Amino acid sequence: MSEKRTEISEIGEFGLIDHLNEKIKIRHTSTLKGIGDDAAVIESGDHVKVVTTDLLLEGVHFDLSYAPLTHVGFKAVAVNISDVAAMNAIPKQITVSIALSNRFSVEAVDALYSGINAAADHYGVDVVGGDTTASRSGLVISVTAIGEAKKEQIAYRSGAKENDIICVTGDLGGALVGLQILEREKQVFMSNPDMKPELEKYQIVTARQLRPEARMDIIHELRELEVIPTSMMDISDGLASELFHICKASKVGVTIYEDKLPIDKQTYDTAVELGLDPITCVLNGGEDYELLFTIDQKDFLKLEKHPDIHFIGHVTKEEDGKYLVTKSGTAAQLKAQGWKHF
Ligand SMILES: Nc1ncnc2c1ncn2[C@@H]1O[C@H](COP(=O)(O)OP(=O)(O)O)[C@@H](O)[C@H]1O
Ligand SMILES: Cc1ncc(C[n+]2csc(CCOP(=O)(O)OP(=O)(O)O)c2C)c(N)n1
Ligand SMILES: [Mg+2]
Repeated sequence: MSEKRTEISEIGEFGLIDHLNEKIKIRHTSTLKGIGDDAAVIESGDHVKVVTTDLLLEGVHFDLSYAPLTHVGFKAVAVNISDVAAMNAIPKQITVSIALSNRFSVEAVDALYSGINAAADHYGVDVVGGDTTASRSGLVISVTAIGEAKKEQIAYRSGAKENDIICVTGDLGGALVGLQILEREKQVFMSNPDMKPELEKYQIVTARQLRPEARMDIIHELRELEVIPTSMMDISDGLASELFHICKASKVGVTIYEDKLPIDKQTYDTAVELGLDPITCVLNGGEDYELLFTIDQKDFLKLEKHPDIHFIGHVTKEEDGKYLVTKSGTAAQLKAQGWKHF
């Protein structure tokens, strides 16, 4: 009899994490939150620490034929800072681990670290350690970020409640559209190396892909305005997929409105040029690293005039489901079709 074999694709990334979590036991009361949010939350004196880690692999997260090493270094840090921001915490330290194949020189590692150090400077964090090994399959970077907050400031995915307002920062879909442009220009270059890539027209979207920004500016502004989101997460896999996580963790439903979804003009125009539906890019494009959060209605007036926070819908009862109200006024069931690793 052969042993049972289950393909990871049968349960997917989140199914696999849930499966692993079933056998993980929490031993310390200082572990306030383990697996299941943007970062773990650990009690530490009169504050809490948040800890998060994200891995970037050559070929999966970046392609060195168009991503400069310095941008890859910056992005590896920024995506982790984004998870600290998503907890409503302030980042303080990072560790950086790298695996290098013999393709990489000291100068190449210097280029990678110029981006890492620029990000550490930009976000005000100390690089306090890491690990270095050989790799048989290109470049791997793993960053862990540690942040701090007061216990009552932490915003979990699980705190959204009926009638809360759903907010999104910045604009969405740019990173996906930027990736499509970079891939298109790579194909053109591979079929004819004399062709120069035409990228000037697409600077906003390619920058969204290559050098994303974590929205720490918004976290500082929310503190100044004394607003603590009832729930929050960052958008790494796509808005629709992240809304599903908030709904699951908070046991709520959502209604969002197509005409409220934020999209940049260059993202819109480029999506159309590529034959993509701009709204699908906004809902399912990954790697925007904007913040998705919910606020109590009493806080709306404090944020109403903010130029970079968009109110896209409201929280409903779990049994009311997850809906997108289209421009024509029809309610369509929201589908989570974000980035899939498996
Ligand atoms: N292999 C793993 N073992 C333990 N926990 C994991 C593993 N992979 C992911 N997690 C945890 O699962 C949760 C969701 O992870 P992920 O979807 O990657 O979050 P994010 O998009 O915020 O990085 C997080 O709490 C993360 O720490
Ligand atoms: C070469 C290349 N292929 C594909 C992508 C697109 N991509 C890779 S990972 C990802 C989703 C986010 O990464 P993940 O590891 O799931 O981050 P997390 O959700 O854990 O923060 C996307 C959209 C890319 N950026 N570069
Ligand atoms: Mg992750």
